[in-house]
Amino acid sequence: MADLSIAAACKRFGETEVLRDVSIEVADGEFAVIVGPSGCGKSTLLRAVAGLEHLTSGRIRIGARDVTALPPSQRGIAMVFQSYALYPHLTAYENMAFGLRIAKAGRAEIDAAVRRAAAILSIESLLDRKPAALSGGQRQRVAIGRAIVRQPQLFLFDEPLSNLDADLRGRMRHEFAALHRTLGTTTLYVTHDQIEAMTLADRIVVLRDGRIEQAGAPRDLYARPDTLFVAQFLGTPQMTALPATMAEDGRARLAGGHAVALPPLAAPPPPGAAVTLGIRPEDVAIGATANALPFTIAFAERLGGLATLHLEGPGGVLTCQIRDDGSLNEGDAVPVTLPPARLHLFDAAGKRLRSVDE
Ligand SMILES: Nc1ncnc2c1ncn2[C@@H]1O[C@H](COP(=O)(O)OP(=O)(O)OP(=O)(O)O)[C@@H](O)[C@H]1O
Repeated sequence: MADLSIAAACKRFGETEVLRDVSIEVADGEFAVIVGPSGCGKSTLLRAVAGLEHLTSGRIRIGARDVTALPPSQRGIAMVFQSYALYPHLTAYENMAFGLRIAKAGRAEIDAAVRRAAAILSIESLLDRKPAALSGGQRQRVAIGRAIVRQPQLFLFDEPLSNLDADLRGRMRHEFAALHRTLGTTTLYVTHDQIEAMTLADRIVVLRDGRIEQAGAPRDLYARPDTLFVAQFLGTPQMTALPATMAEDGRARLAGGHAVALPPLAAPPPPGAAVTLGIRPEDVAIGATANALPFTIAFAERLGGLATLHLEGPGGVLTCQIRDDGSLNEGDAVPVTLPPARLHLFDAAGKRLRSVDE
């Protein structure tokens, strides 16, 4: 096993800058997830670490070795692709054994490695089947098995679950977490799915337009997003963003003139400055208080025990999540309080305005 260091990585395709000064350190044994919208450069970054793309500038180190100029086969990595990339004419066993055969490993060594990986992934009974006779989830397991048998220093995963249906995705997520606990191999995992990022990562790197927007532990990014982009990218339902203006008295005014008390800010913007109030669905308080805002239920999504309410009122549409006892219905007026301690404040450029206790 080994740590991974990506230093000042830049990648251009012609005139297009796809990676801009990306630096990431992944500690030995860590599970790092790169997340971001389509086209932000995630796959390019992963492919550069694998050696399938060459960086325009920057360095990549795996363990003690600078691998920037090395071909994929000499980097000590194993990659699992979204498409699985299994050989259709080979059985699951042969697919998993392929890399070791190429590396001229002995028959007994190959057999032990394949059977060990098959046992970890519970696919012992599928080893004689060709990919066409396997389900999507089973193919995915074989692709992961092929990565495991090589005992790499670093696992690279490129959207490995995106071809699976929602139910299987959920189960495979658990399996990834369990696999990482079992093997402890340093992992770089790319996804556009923020739930995968939140549930799997020791550390999340949010990529936007080829730049790192923010990196940190999932909980920290969720609790203290540096930007409105990160705030709205992580978490479902999405954080609500209400446009507002700073008032003379230090509160913020929503459209219609309703005032909202703010947490004490380290550097409050001047009166008249445009700000955005962010609030997570689980932090909205419903019920009459002195400072309650008048909202109306525009749409209720009932999920069983929980309901997601989309409320219309001052400043726009607010999403909140409640335990559903059936008492709130579309068209009902609901007083809403935005607890100051739960508010996230962003300036006009979308940067977080820190409160004094951060
Ligand atoms: N070989 C290439 N030549 C030119 N442009 C490329 C090439 N490969 C990727 N790009 C461009 O680089 C940008 C980043 O692509 P990349 O595949 O890394 O994004 P991504 O974040 O993985 O997106 P997705 O989630 O959709 O897979 C895109 O605008 C893409 O069109």
